[in-house]
Amino acid sequence: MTDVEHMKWWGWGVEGVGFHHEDKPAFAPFVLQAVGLDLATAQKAEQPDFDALTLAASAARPAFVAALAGIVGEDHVATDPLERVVHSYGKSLRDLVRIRSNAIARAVDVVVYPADEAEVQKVVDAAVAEDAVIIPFGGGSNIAGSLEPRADETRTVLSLDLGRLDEVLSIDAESGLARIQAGALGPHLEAQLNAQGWTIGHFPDSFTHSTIGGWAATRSSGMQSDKYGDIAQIVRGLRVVRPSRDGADGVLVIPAIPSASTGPSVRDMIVGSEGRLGVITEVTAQVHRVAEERTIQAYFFPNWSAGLAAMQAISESDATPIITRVSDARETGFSLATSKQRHGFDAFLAEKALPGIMRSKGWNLDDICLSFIGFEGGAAHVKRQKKLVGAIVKQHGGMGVGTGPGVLYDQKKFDTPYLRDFLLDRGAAGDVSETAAPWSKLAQVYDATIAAANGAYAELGIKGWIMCHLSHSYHSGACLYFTFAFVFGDEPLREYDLVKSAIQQAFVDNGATISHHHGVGVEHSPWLEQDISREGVAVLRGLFASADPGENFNPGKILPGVEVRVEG
Ligand SMILES: Cc1cc2nc3c(=O)[nH]c(=O)nc-3n(C[C@H](O)[C@H](O)[C@H](O)COP(=O)(O)OP(=O)(O)OC[C@H]3O[C@@H](n4cnc5c(N)ncnc54)[C@H](O)[C@@H]3O)c2cc1C
Repeated sequence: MTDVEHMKWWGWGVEGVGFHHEDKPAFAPFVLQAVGLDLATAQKAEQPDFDALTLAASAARPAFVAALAGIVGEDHVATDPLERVVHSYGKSLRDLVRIRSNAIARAVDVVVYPADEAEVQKVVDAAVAEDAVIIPFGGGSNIAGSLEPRADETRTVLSLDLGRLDEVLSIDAESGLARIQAGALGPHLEAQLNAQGWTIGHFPDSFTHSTIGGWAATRSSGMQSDKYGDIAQIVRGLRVVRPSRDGADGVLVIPAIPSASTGPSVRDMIVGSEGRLGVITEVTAQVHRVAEERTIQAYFFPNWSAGLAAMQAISESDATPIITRVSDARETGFSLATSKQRHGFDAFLAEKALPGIMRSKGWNLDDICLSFIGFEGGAAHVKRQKKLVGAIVKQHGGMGVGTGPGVLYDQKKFDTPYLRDFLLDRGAAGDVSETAAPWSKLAQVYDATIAAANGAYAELGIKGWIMCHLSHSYHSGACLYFTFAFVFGDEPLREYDLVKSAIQQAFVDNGATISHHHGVGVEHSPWLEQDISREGVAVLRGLFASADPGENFNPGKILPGVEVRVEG
């Protein structure tokens, strides 16, 4: 069998790794207060039993499977239940709830692992000749429902896993451009770049289990985007396999030019296309020399509006941090509650000295907001940046607390996703919705979104939680990232839909986008028209219809029309 590894079928990450709270004494009281879940008595669900899943037989014709095996080799074609299930979903809360409750509407029929672009071309051509559906698969980490086949799909559905295309092919050191195969997972490609002194500078929270092809296909953004850019800026060149035509291969090539005036950008059409325009096999990415120094400083602000104003002032200043992030008071409370037990002087500082200083400044400790600002570069550059930012923080009433919390943030940044499985195991939802808006609208978007979520909780008659941070700053605005949680009642997905829909609607009603970096898939498509206008959707519809007249490439994604929400 192929040696491409995947996340566990029922949750995030790898088997045997999970979130634990026993060493975090403030966590259980926090959860009790936030959503009314008592971790001391909550029953932990058993790990779901794969054999109990009901899965329709693969609809792939044996002759088609044999033809695919003829292209990629028998070891690299799979129709077994585990492979089919793993490739049929991403990791949205809806995906995890359904898979844990044996609600698989339509699984893919066959999974194929080509070794190189030539094999991808042959698989695509064979699939189009079969009138099959092709769904490219990267790491399977998306949370927008971008991978699942349409429930009513009658054609054979093929998942094209890019996992064997995982090499950094070459680096143009003069230009800082690296040719990277689309299926390379974050850690693997970063290790290959680091070995030659380079970094991609793109670190989404899902970094460990997502691929560069998936990042490009979903218009991803990483936590260091303030300096290195979103994936849309990082992707310079592309190779995309489409069906062969007129006896020639169907490879769409976008050369890695820094900027070009060649009509509407085809590169930008591919970036964010979620598999609808073809299979990305290679990305030429802008890469950077690994910085001499890296530091993440922590600051506190007396309240959210001071934190927001400071982030805006930093974005307008000469400072060029890699990360600007500030949590609202609730998320600050959450971060403090997930800190490990402190001892000795450390405990004195965190629990007595620091709160004492804040009180002496007249701060209300329930309002304080934690901020992380990161710097990279040569020593003199980092020193100057810290000074510039330090002055802005001070002007906005904030205070620096050194690098200690920043070091912890850096260490645990990829662990947070495991918390969602921990909550699901105990009958509770934990999920996210993120958006972006101009600076002038951010406070309004924030207030309206919190009110919308609380309104949904009131309608459900439950105690729910919502918290937020600002991250990914731009000249004209920033991203707001909301995390919400509540204990499920009798109808988990209906309850989830009510809360999630209220949040998404608040975004568009207040001049914000339906997604800054999670893509559209089927989860966000109901709001696309309200976001990019009816004519914007018409242009997209025309693009997909002409580029893929047979609807072979991941049909149903991005455009409104495929309803996944449970009407309640
Ligand atoms: C806990 C958690 C945290 C997350 N944090 C972030 C974050 O910080 N930033 C962020 O941007 N996203 C984040 N995400 C979302 C997700 O990781 C991204 O959408 C990611 O870019 C998906 O990459 P992937 O390789 O897993 O793609 P997949 O999930 O496998 O696929 C996503 C979509 O892209 C298409 N696709 C994949 N590869 C290709 C290809 N080679 N050619 C054409 N189409 C392709 C698929 O068909 C599908 O439509 C998070 C998700 C989770 C669950």
